[in-house]
Amino acid sequence: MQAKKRIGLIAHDARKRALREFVRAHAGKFGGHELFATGTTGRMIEKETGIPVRRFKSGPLGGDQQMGALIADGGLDILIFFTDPMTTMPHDVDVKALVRLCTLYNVVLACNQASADFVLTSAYFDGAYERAVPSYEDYVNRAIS
Ligand SMILES: O=C(CO)COP(=O)(O)O
Repeated sequence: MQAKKRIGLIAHDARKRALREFVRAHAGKFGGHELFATGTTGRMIEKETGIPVRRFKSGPLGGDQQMGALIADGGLDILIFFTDPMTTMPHDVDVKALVRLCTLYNVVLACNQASADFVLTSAYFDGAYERAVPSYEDYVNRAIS
């Protein structure tokens, strides 16, 4: 049985069309899960799928940090973040911080379409595999052992 997942969706402007097409192609798979997104991306996803999305502020206005706070609180399982590798962002530090928190909390992170395809067709997405969530002590103990 498929467990309900908490999924974050974000795309930089140059990658929004790619995310919209990805979500359109997999709309059936997102239903029944809990969706979170930064402001502009969230509006686009809701319009595309009709699935309700919990929307944070727009990325450059703090939305990436709000998504990061959700991760730090243990509230996200998967982040699909179509990043733009060709443009300098005013909120680059926020983007980096968000990716860092995904790494730290072992959140499944897909930054492009191929990875996102893998995630949606994975045993994890289907509920047959559980993601380990490391604690701070895990990192501290690893550092000193
Ligand atoms: O800038 C973003 C992520 O870094 C995305 O923000 P929007 O979804 O508001 O466009």
